[in-house]
Amino acid sequence: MQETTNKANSSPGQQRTKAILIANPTSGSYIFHEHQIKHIVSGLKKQGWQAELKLTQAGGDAKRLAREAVQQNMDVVIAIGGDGTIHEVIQELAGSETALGVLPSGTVNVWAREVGIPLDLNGASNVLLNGQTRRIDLGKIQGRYFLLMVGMGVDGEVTQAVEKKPVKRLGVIGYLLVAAWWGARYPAFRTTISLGEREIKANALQVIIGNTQLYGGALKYTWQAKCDDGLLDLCVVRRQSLLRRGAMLIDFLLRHPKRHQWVRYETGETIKITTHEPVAIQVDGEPLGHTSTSEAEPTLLSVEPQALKVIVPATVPKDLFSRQPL
Ligand SMILES: Nc1ncnc2c1ncn2[C@@H]1O[C@H](COP(=O)(O)OP(=O)(O)OP(=O)(O)O)[C@@H](O)[C@H]1O
Repeated sequence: MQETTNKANSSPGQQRTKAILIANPTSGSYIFHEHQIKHIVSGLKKQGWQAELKLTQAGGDAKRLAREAVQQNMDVVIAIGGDGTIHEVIQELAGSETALGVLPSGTVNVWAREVGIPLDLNGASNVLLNGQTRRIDLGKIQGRYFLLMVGMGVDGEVTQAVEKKPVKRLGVIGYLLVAAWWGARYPAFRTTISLGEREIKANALQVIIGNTQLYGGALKYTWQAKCDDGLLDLCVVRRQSLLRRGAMLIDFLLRHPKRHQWVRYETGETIKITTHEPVAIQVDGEPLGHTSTSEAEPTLLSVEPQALKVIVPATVPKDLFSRQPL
């Protein structure tokens, strides 16, 4: 049963839904779907929406356009692109009444896969019209919001290695090649992590802090995360030999219960991290510098409960949400 309808489907006499669609024309599959997207915009208008399509011309444009949309009290900003475009948009939607809608046209589309937004654009536009609106938490690191996760270690290196390199044009295959290279040769790093009173010292291959569960479209490192529980989930992947790294990867790919043996898993509202050497960070799949080596000024992660309104399918994965719809 549909739990909450969007304004466009409300009874006659109610206000029209005001939406801006922000499209990244360089994202994964956009060029193949340009015509279809224009058709969807017309369809939304026929359903009574006030909808305008805007294209980005460079990185950073989606953030600027989202800021303007919030200033204009838009009901919805629809991100047409991948998780990178969503990441830009949420920086401005955070704390506002403007909801995030998604027409996925990125390479991996982790958020869409996570909540069950269909990867075909007609199915996704149906979610905009007939889905439900929820409020979810956002994570924050160094002044940047994140919707999905932050990774430090192997994935941080992979993200930074791929960024602006020709291998990025290979899409998922490019990432997998670089990930295999880094995953096999990456040395562990020493880290100290504080969650309130608890302190963890570890030799880690990777530290993942998740607001949600899905990672890279296939794995789940923070498999107990709920996106509206006011907590971040922490998964510290311990150092392993090359052979055991392979076994660990298989456990994670199969989502086997014994994957727990490879990691330390915790939750917390704030997480402070220092490493002995600077370690590369990625946030929602985008590169973000390196960790702090200073105990006086650790890398700080926090959660902003209920910071973002999102339009998701009428039925969502139960284990991802802990609250009722709006
Ligand atoms: N017009 C543009 N030209 C160049 N880069 C852009 C443009 N618009 C957005 N970007 C940047 O492109 C990057 C990737 O975009 P996006 O995430 O939408 O696609 P993707 O990488 O194919 O998908 P995914 O993140 O799901 O793998 C983002 O960092 C964004 O800032």
